[in-house]
Amino acid sequence: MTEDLHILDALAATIASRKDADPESSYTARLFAKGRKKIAQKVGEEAVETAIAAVAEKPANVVSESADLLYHLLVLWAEVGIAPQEVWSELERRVGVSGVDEKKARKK
Ligand SMILES: N=c1c2ncn([C@@H]3O[C@H](COP(=O)(O)OP(=O)(O)OP(=O)(O)O)[C@@H](O)[C@H]3O)c2ncn1[C@@H]1O[C@H](COP(=O)(O)O)[C@@H](O)[C@H]1O
Repeated sequence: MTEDLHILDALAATIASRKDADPESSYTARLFAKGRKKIAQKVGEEAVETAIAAVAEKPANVVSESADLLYHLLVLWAEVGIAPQEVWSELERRVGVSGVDEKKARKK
C-alpha cells in the first residue's frame, strides 16, 4: 500500500469517527447532519470546480479542488456505507484491463 493510499484510509477513519460528533465543532458532522442529498451535491460541486480549474489552467487550484473533492467523496462513501477498501479492490481488479477493450466488451 502506498503512502498516498494511506492518507485516504486515515482520512476515512477520521470521517467515520465524526459520525456522532458535534456539528458545532466538526464540518464532517455537519455534513452528516445535512444528509445524503447535501453530501452528494457537494461532491458534484467539487468535481465541477476541479474541472473548471483544469480548463482555466490553474494547477494550484486543481490540487486544492481535488483535495476538496476526495474529502467529500470519502464522506459520501461513509454515508452510503462503502468501505474505501471496496473501491481500492475494484481498482485493483481493473489493473491490466485495457479501458479500450473493456468498452468494446460492453457493446457486445
Ligand atoms: N479534508 C478535509 C476538508 N476538505 C475540505 N473541507 C471543508 O469543506 C468545505 C468546502 O468549502 P465550501 O466553501 O464548498 O463549503 P461551504 O461553503 O461551507 O459549504 P455549503 O455552504 O455548500 O454547505 C470547507 O469548509 C472546508 O474546510 C474539509 N473539512 C475537513 N477535512 C478533513 O476532515 C477532518 C475532520 O474535520 P472536522 O469534521 O471539521 O473535524 C479534518 O481534520 C481534515 O483532515
